[in-house]
This record gives sequence, structure tokens and C-alpha cells, in this order.
Amino acid sequence: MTNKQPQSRCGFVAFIGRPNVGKSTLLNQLLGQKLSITSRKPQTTRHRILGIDTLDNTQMIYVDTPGIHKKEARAINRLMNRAASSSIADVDLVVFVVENDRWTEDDELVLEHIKTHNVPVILFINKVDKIKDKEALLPYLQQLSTKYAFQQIIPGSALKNNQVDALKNYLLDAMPEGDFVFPEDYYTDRSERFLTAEIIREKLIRQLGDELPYSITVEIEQFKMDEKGLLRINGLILVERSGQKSIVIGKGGSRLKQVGTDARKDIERLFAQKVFLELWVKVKDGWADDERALRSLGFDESD
Ligand SMILES: Nc1nc2c(ncn2[C@@H]2O[C@H](COP(=O)(O)OP(=O)(O)OP(=O)(O)O)[C@@H](O)[C@H]2O)c(=O)[nH]1
Repeated sequence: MTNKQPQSRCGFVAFIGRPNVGKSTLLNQLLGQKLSITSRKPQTTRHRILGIDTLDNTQMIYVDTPGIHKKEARAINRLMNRAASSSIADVDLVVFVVENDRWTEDDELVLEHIKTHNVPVILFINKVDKIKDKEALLPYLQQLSTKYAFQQIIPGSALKNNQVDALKNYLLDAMPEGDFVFPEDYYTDRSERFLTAEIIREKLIRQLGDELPYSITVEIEQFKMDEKGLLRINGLILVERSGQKSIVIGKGGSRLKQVGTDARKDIERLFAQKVFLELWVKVKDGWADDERALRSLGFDESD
């Protein structure tokens, strides 16, 4: 018998539900500290955001969908829901979040929307901590189970972290076999890195003014939360000539240090999070033998 390696699994999970039912809170709980960075950013739920949860050989990519509410629902087949539906169309599982004790017209609309896609749906009934007498939930559960052939109905509380593990275990089991889409240390989408790179670039421009060539680029090499809850970021500043490198670094490293300090403060404010930022400067000339940089330019071996 061959010694078979455990097959990796990877899938997309969409979170959907009317506004205020607790989707962000639930995502935060599922991801632990990982997503709290994203969620503290204003307006995240307006956009589709990704949280990436990699556990052993399984990677789950959480897709948050924009809230659906009545006004917008009138245009349900148009604009706003394009984002939501595209994220439903290509996911492996949908987590439909509703509130403990009431099923509203908006919930119905969300369900109608979900029904148009042939994906398995888990119903998470949130905020049950608000209900003193749990028995009172039973008729509601009964009622909901007749609405759709949900894979699973899980009553719980995102806020109190109640039954969130049960949901997570279900998600883990439901992920199809496949390679990871993101590196293991990715827990947010690229926009986090992009914003960070932009802040560093802005500080460089401010520090260097006219001395700075347009073509300076910043790459975020590492973006990772350590076990102490410190966000560790390594930024690589790419310049075109070695003369520019010394300009960026400044006398005794003073300029780069200033850029780093200013950027770190802004990044900390953006993510509401302590940050450790390290910056390096490299000359782009070396790109020819830098595989990563070549890839970022769109070349690979098959070209
Ligand atoms: N009691 C209780 N409150 C909760 C629970 N989950 C979330 N909330 C509260 O409900 C409110 C809305 O939660 P969010 O996570 O922001 O809801 P959302 O669905 O992401 O909302 P949108 O961003 O508008 O789509 C917040 O005040 C949360 O603290 C829960 O399990 N129990």
C-alpha cells in the first residue's frame, strides 16, 4: 500500500443575510483575531471581502456579501446584487444568517435570491442569547425548516461564541478536495497589503518629493499576525538605480527610518492594531534573477 498524503481541501463560503443580523460578528468569531483587522476598517461590509481560514489541510475562503435590504431589493436582479450573486454563484456553500425570533420580508428576499442558485445552504439563527426561554425557539425552528431544504439549521450566538464551533466544523467537512488558493499565512485579501503598500509609498513621496522617481514601487512581502497579536509587516521598496537607493535610505538610514515611523503610525490607525514594520530597499536591476518580481511583471517560464 502506498503512503498516501492527506489530500488538501479548499472552498469558498459566502455569508449572506439582511443588514444587522450579525454577519460581521460571526465572521470575526470564525476567524478569531485574523479578521478583526478587516472588520475594524470602516465600510467593509459594503464591499465583498475575503477572510481566509486555513486549518491543517483545509482552507476556507469566506466571502462577505453586501447586505440586502428592501430598498435595494427592488433592484434585486440588477446592480447591487450582482456582487452578491456573483459571490453566491461560485461558492461551495452559503451561510445564511438570520435573527433569533423574527423572519422578515428582507429575510424572505434573501432566501428568494439564494434559491436561484443551486448551492447548499446552512441557516445560522443568530442572537439566540437574547432568548431566555430556549423552548420558545422551537416553533420558529420548525417554521424555518419548512422554508427551504437547508443542509443544516444551527441556532447560536455570534456574540457569545455559542455554536460557532459547530458551524465551523460543518464548514470544514463540507470543503471539497483541492489545492489551497492562497498561501497559508494569508488571512485577508490583497487589499490589506495594497493599502499598506500605498501608505508606505505616500510617506516616501512626502519625504523625498522631487527626488523620487515615479517608478518606485513597494511590495509587501510579509503581512502576518504573530502569536502576541502584533501585526508584522515587511515592505520592500524597489528603486531603479543604486543612487536612488541611497537617497531613500538617507544619511545613516535616517530617511528610511522616518518613512517607516510615519507609515507605521498610519497603518496602526487604519487597522486599529499594533504594527511592527520593517522596510528594505532594493534596486530593480536585480529583477532578472528575481523570480518573484518577474512573476509580478507577468512573466513566467512559459513565456
Ligand atoms: N445579542 C447579540 N447581538 C449580536 C449577536 N451577533 C451580533 N450582534 C450585534 O448585532 C449588531 C450587528 O452586528 P454586525 O455583525 O455588525 O451585523 P452585520 O450583519 O454584519 O451588519 P451589516 O454590516 O449591516 O451587514 C451588532 O451590534 C452586534 O454586536 C449575537 O449573537 N447576540
